[in-house]
Amino acid sequence: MARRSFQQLFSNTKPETIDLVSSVMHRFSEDIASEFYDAMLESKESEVYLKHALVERNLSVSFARWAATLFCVVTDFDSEKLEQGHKKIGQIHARIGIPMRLVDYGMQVVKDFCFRVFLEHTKEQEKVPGAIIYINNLLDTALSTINESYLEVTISNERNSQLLRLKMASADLNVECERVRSDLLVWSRDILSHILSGSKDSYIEISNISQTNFGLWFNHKAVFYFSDCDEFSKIQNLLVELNTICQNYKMLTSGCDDADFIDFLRVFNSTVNEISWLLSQIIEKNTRENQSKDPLTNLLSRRYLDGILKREVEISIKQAQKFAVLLIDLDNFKGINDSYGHSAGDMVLRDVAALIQQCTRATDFNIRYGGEEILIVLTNISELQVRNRAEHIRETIASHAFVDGASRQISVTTSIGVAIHDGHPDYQRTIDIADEKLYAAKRGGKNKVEL
Ligand SMILES: Nc1nc2c(ncn2[C@@H]2O[C@H](COP(=O)(O)OP(=O)(O)OP(=O)(O)O)[C@@H](O)[C@H]2O)c(=O)[nH]1
Repeated sequence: MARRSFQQLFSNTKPETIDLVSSVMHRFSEDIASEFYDAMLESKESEVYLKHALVERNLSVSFARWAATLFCVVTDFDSEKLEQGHKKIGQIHARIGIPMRLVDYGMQVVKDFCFRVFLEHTKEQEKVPGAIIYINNLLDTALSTINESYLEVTISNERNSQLLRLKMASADLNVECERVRSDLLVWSRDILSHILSGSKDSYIEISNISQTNFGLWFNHKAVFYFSDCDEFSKIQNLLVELNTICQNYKMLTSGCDDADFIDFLRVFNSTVNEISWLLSQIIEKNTRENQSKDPLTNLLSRRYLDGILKREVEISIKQAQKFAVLLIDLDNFKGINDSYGHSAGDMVLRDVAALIQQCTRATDFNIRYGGEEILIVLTNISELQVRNRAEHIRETIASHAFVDGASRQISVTTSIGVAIHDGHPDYQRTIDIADEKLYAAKRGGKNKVEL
């Protein structure tokens, strides 16, 4: 069933009920915030999200603002804004990783408090039932809007982290495929040497491909990984053929002449080679489909940013290590595209990315953030080191000789906005600060670092 929207709630509620609730509740927004935090801070589970002084200060102000906005509905109230505001809250909760049950509990506290306050302060007793139902529905709509967007973000992040896990597994999978491919080739060599040595008994033992490492792997494991790709069913058919070829040869062995042997050799070899080639196609496909890198710059793709920064925030809170975000934007890049062409622009982006890789440590993350924007996460770093590193990157790029296909020199500079994580559980704050600094660097004349 679809969630009730604020718009539906307001149009299905008598205006006088909305007015009555607003007139009573608007005075209590700060009390609602205190009641909420008092209850939440008592809970051990919420401590980790709320103990930071910055969060406490910011949150109680914005919580009171939230309550005031929710209850102060005016006639031309913009319910769409309310809808968007609650979705944003859900997104922030998902980014911070606040468990949904904690939010549900918090809303229950708010609800109980609001009912009590309303009953104590209203004089219009006959309107109480309608008003209580409205308060209940209003808070339920707020909660379901928050939870819906929370789930949207969480599911999409989960999908990406599953992808990342798959990708990690995919590297192992390729190694595994290569291993069984070489098992197949070793097996085919053994078959031929047995035939040539005339040892019939052992030929019977080893000639069944389905009992080899390769055959067992294919039937038990490959079916899970690749059964949806064309190559899989082709290999399946070829394995049946290969078995028949080996069986036929076995029957022939007593009266086998050279022509039969050569014929067998030809078909046997080409079938084994075909299987081996199909397997390499599968490996290539698997590698291509699971690329975690941006194809142009070879930097990490942006979809991993959430997972990386969540982990960094966790480390920073638990181990008191600071991390920094550098937002790097190429200056006047449109001009470079216009003057030297798009492929020269691509080349510049690629070279800038390569220079950045050289200027950062193996423990840092270099991510293609947007078209001509690169985001770097510098892990475990002090303020002085961050400034030096950012300056080093800026200078390295500014002094590099970029040359296009027609040997024309291209002057390239970058502006860099830097933010050091301040302990806030929502990493988006750090990105937003880096973004503000980046714009300050642009406004300040470009080719600059702002921290
Ligand atoms: N060649 C190339 N160009 C890109 C790519 N991604 C984005 N761009 C271009 O980057 C340009 C960015 O232009 P603007 O946002 O105006 O910024 P700018 O010219 O760098 O100006 P400032 O940021 O103010 O210094 C646009 O023209 C985009 O088309 C890419 O992958 N390759």
